[in-house]
Amino acid sequence: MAATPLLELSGINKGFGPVQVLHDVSLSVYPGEVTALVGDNGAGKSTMVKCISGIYQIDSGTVTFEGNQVAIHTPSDASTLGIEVVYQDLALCDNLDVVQNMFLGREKKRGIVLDEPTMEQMAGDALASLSVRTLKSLRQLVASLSGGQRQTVAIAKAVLWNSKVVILDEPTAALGVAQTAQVLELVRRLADNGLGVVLISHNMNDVFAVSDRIAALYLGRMAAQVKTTDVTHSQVVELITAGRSGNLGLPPEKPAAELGGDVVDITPGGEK
Ligand SMILES: Nc1ncnc2c1ncn2[C@@H]1O[C@H](COP(=O)(O)OP(=O)(O)OP(=O)(O)O)[C@@H](O)[C@H]1O
Repeated sequence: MAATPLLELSGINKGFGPVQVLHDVSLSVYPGEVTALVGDNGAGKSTMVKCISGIYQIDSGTVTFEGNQVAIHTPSDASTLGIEVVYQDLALCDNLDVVQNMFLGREKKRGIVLDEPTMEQMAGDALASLSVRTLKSLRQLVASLSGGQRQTVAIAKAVLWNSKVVILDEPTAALGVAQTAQVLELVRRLADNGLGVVLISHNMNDVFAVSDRIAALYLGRMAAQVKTTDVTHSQVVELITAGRSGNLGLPPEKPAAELGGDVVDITPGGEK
């Protein structure tokens, strides 16, 4: 596993008027790894993702990408860096086919006409690189795809555009068992291809099936970022519901900031 984070957030604060949503939040996303971002409803996951993707601007804190401090003011800043968010509602167009969706807004042209053969080839290559074999045709309308296939297309789009960090917002929320397994395999392959993957999920089975690290937000504070192999289901549930887990086996006198990379903050109420 890589030691240097691809994306690192440090001391991020974000509020809306009098409402402080994110408090001094830090997060490290490593290439080749899946980092699960967990937290109860309202913990601040979406706000954090919107800060990373340039929809919101942070009030304070630093964002480092590939070792350089960056300022992400707009979604286009984020995509220029190589940060892509795949939202649960997917933003795919039902009336367009797979290729058209994957190139939407970034179509390849030869002169004044669309370069269909090149787009089809590139779309096919992106899907093949993820070992996706479930689509009958690249010219199938997205309306005719299953939920899992739609997720696949949305995720492959991120690969097509050479994203380095892909954030997946609840990619299995609307899927059945078999499709969930397929999408989780795809999530794993994204990381195996060297991308840094952030998986937002409420599903502990998914989190434990696919993640290398777990970052738990509690009431807008990062309660812990731990290696998945170092924690149990119930410890993660405690982090989500109480912001701490007394069973994590770390000395309680050690503040999170002093623990370095894999921090676990088990002081009451999280770091201040
Ligand atoms: N634009 C806004 N103005 C004021 N408060 C906001 C705004 N956006 C989010 N919040 C508040 O910030 C907190 C965190 O919300 P956020 O949507 O980030 O949580 P979440 O962890 O993504 O939750 P969920 O799992 O339900 O999607 C909530 O209390 C929410 O009400």
